[in-house]
Amino acid sequence: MKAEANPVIAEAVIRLEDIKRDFGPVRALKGVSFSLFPGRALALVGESGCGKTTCARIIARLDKPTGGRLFFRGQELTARGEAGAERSYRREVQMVFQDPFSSLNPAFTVSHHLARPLQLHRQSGVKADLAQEITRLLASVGLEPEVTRQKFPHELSGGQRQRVNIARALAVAPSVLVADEPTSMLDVSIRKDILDLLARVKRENDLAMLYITHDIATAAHVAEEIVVMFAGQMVEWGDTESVLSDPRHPYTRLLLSAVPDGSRPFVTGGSARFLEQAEKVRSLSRPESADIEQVGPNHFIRALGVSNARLPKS
Ligand SMILES: Nc1ncnc2c1ncn2[C@@H]1O[C@H](COP(=O)(O)OP(=O)(O)OP(=O)(O)O)[C@@H](O)[C@H]1O
Repeated sequence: MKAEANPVIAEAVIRLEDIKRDFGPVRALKGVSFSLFPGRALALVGESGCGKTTCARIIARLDKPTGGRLFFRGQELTARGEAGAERSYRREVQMVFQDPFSSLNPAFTVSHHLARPLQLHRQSGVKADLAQEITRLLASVGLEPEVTRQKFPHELSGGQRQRVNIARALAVAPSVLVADEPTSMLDVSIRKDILDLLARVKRENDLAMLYITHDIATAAHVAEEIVVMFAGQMVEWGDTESVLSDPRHPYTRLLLSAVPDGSRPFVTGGSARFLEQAEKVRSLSRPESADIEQVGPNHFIRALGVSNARLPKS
């Protein structure tokens, strides 16, 4: 994402520059570039296998790119950083995972899950009463502190567990939150509540957020910017409002055309005609292309290298 396209925003917290990741012959990321800014979220959208989780893992330093550069507050992160800097980076960048059931230890209470990261954070200088901090954190994610603190994970609903996971991520006062499909395993009825919570904690904590989803319809709930990915490439990106209201790439249009109610995964179902058209769009979007076209103040698409006449109508 080009910072200069929006001069009011602050310096990027995270910047990916032409990130590539190969797994043997599989080219999972073919040159991905975007930035995350404080108090703003970027939605990374695409179907299964397009490279979303690989991006998240590279940002969290759980995986190393095979090419390109990763920056934190303007400093390039090298393949093997100094141990102290690595630890501090891992505190700055927190993740919320898809599965709220497996990410909490069934043997420990909610208090225990929050106390540990809070204690670690206090070592880095913040002094406050631990019980008070747990109360504050639970309240900040919409959980009743007195009722919730002594509960074990199995006594909580999926949505409550995901709130605990978000509280745990916030406990170390990160500057970056990566939420990888945070609602896809939750009941449809509570997904919007969790997205609203993510949008609120982003604002209140000035977080630079990466919101990963296969569901393009949810991007606008959380994210000011969007990157649509297909087969390891960014195909359309920019202001969420601009991309969703005026999608220019056929693949983005395909995703939007398959969103009947915002809850059905677009990769399944659909009429035979739709599936045939979807395959056509995918095969047109697959070839690598370095041609980028600016179609709005902060709105870009990757050129297909074919005439529009060959594109299926959406
Ligand atoms: N450790 C690995 N070894 C081999 N291939 C991998 C590995 N991790 C990812 N891949 C491949 O890289 C590509 C991108 O995977 P990735 O998990 O990033 O996609 P995704 O968009 O997050 O999909 P999903 O939504 O299903 O998690 C896929 O083709 C996947 O099979």
